[in-house]
Amino acid sequence: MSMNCIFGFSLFLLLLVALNVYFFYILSTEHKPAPFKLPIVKSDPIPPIIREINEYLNRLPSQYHNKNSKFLPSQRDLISSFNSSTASLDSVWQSVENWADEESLFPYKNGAAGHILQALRTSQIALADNAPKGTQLKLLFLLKGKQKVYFKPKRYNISDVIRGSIYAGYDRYNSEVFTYYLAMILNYKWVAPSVIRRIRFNKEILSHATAGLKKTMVKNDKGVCVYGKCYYCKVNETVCPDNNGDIEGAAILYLDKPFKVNKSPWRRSYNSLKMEWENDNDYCKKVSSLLSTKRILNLIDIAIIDFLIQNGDRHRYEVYKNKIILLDNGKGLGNPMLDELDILAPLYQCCILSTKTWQTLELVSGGSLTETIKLLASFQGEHLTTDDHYRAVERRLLKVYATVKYCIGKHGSAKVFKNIDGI
Ligand SMILES: Nc1ncnc2c1ncn2[C@@H]1O[C@H](COP(=O)(O)OP(=O)(O)OP(=O)(O)O)[C@@H](O)[C@H]1O
Ligand SMILES: [Mn+2]
Repeated sequence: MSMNCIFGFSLFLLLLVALNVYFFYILSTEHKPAPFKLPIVKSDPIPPIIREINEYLNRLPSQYHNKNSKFLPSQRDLISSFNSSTASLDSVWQSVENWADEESLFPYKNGAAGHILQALRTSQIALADNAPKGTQLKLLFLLKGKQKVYFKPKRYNISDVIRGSIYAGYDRYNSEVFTYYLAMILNYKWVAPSVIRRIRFNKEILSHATAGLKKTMVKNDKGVCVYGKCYYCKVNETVCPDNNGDIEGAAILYLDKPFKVNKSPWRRSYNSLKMEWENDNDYCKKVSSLLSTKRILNLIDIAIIDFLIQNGDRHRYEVYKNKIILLDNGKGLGNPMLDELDILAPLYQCCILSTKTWQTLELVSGGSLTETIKLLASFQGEHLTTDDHYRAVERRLLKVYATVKYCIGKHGSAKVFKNIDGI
């Protein structure tokens, strides 16, 4: 082979290698798939504060999972308040009317709580009228003896699960009653007594109905039904008697005294816009510049009760004798699978708690709440809710403990616990 041939062949080989390199380069660049862009999923990340509270929940000491024997004396007192024999109706309503006390909204000691519930449940209805205040259908009864009562009728079966927003659906009558017992057990005595009552529709309501109430009744295939008078009341959203001709609901003692109504600083927007408290974890500073520590501690006590029942609809609060009174507790017990932690925002944003409240919370651990609510309700023959809801309340109680532990971890007990008289 001549030198020319060898040179030519080498050139050819070189060209071949160069072409190969070029093709490999092309393959590895031009045909490389474009980087995969993740779709933008609109979901709220778990806020760090909630993640931290969950860590405390996982490390909660065993005492919070177990019963506390120190609760027994309080449980005994509750039993003697609620397990009482019949009293004369006149004396019950008189004690209610004359009640002027700085310790509780209504009498409860020595059987008084049981007497009031029984009177609420059994007193004859003298007059039935619409109660037009508010968004939900409810009636106002005047009982024999002149006692006024709110009646929130049953809209769901107790096993129905309410989905959607935290404030979705109609009021739950059993939530009103459940909250009364819960608050009393948690030593929150500024609550209106409430009991489940079955009423014969024709005999007890229709025959004592005002002309105004009769105007909000319609006859349909289920007989005479009520649609009532309220902001959301609609002719086609009626409450009808059941197959026995009864209507069931919560009979709630009416507080016929002047009280003040305030907007809650932690109220929701009821639309897709976020409220200031939802965006600003320093929001409590702002509230502290407007409200006293005592009022904030009071709002925190209410938030704990609301969290346990999952009432996310406390848009306003009523104040009587400088204390928040628990009225309108019908938006609890909606979904036992849900623990909307932001109902506890007043607690985890302010990180303060009344010492008394903490001491009571520590007493009711490990199932005592469930046990005591069931027991007290049994004195009126009530079956208030499903075991799923009871389990949910106990689970949420653990989250309340964890939130307090989170606050202690962040600020120390001395800053968290407050001793202020009169709450
Ligand atoms: N037990 C009670 N005694 C006296 N007033 C009460 C009682 N419960 C509620 N109220 C008052 O009656 C009004 C309506 O009651 P409630 O809040 O239970 O109704 P609602 O239909 O749930 O209203 P909203 O939809 O605004 O929450 C409120 O202004 C409240 O202050
Ligand atoms: Mn309401």
